[in-house]
Amino acid sequence: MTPAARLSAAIELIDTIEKDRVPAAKALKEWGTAHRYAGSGDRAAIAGLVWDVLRRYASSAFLMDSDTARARLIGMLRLERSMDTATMAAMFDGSRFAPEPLTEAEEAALSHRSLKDAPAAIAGDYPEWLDSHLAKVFGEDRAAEAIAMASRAPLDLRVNTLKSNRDKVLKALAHLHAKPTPWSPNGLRIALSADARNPGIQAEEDFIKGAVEVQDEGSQLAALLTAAKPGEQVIDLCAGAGGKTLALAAMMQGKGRLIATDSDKRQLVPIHERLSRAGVHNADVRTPKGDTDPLADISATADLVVLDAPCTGTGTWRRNPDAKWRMRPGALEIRLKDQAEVLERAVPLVKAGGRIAYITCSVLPEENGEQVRAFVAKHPEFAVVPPEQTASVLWDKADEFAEAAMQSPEGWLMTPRRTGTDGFFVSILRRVG
Ligand SMILES: C[S@@+](CC[C@H](N)C(=O)[O-])C[C@H]1O[C@@H](n2cnc3c(N)ncnc32)[C@H](O)[C@@H]1O
Repeated sequence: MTPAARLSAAIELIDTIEKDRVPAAKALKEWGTAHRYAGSGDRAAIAGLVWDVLRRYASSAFLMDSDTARARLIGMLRLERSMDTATMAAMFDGSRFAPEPLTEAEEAALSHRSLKDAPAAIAGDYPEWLDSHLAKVFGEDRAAEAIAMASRAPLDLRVNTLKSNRDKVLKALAHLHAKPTPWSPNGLRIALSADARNPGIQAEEDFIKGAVEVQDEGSQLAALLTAAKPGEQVIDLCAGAGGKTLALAAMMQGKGRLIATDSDKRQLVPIHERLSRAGVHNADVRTPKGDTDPLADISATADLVVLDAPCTGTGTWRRNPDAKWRMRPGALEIRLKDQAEVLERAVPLVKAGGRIAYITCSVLPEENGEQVRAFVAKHPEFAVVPPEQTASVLWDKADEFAEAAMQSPEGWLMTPRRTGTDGFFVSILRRVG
């Protein structure tokens, strides 16, 4: 397919996603099945175009003063890919399979319109109903924060120190141009190009042997900020597929006891294979059976309970731009209840002097600081550990991290704009009574 034909395919797909209200991933898969002649390069390029339009869904329409699929694609090419009008016109030439030539109105919009007067929700490409929520945490910076939350994310990896070290893996992945991440001592980063093609990390020997895992640097830092130590009893209560569990296991260096569970047994399925690949021998995965509590035998013995709480995932919008447009206020209400519930579940497990690490991958204050404030008001036996103390686990990076991340009395908030990571909130609560 020519680059122009890929543009036509992307316009068709955006139209389908809008009109049939189907998730983008499903529409892309169905398009691939119906167009078997398209090669993998074409598919990746078309997917890249569609995802980038979703990143710039509101601002592209504002720029072009039109909300058609075609206008959004043209607006995205300018805003996200900085394409000049002449380059665009060369592809929009009306030839077979290419989109129709640019109209006068389109050329005028590209020349004269800008996002200068756009409201924050449009400039930052987020649903209008979230404006007051984002204003509460970011104030006048909300458009700038949201633009970074809409931008393409790199692929981050965590070196598994149970099996290797960063220098060795860096050498083994030199052909993928992996670079150390700025904060995590075990992080590696691979920049991804616009064609949405992933570099096939799962086929690398180091991945197969468990020396490296895919994990955003924000998630790595969230695990580090829990300060899990060798010899401790650590419970990962919302373990899911085990992203945090694996990082905690490496921090514990195979010493102590790591218990991983989740209320949804299906979420736990991948954890077994991942733990075995990573060479973790001190983890006990507890799959729930019916209504029986898989942690019934544990009473006030945990040094640390990690709550990687269910949340709206606003911090991961850059990895899933479709999700933010599909998010509804009701989803936030449900998550707030779930979070209060997991916090309650942690209480009887923690020993005196032990701690809860409350983590979300959301930037919304209701899920973060407000949730923690409500918890400590109800449970005076817990106190927030001052964030400046918790950052000391980052050693030589602690001061720089404290400058970059947002600090509140309840904890740390990382954001794509500030720390170059997904958005993550981390609060450490110690049992003081
Ligand atoms: C953010 S995800 C966990 C991601 C995982 N820790 C990782 O790093 O890959 C949140 C998890 O919390 C689980 N969950 C929701 N409510 C829960 C509850 N009341 N108790 C335990 N787990 C719960 C969900 O099933 C989901 O797997």
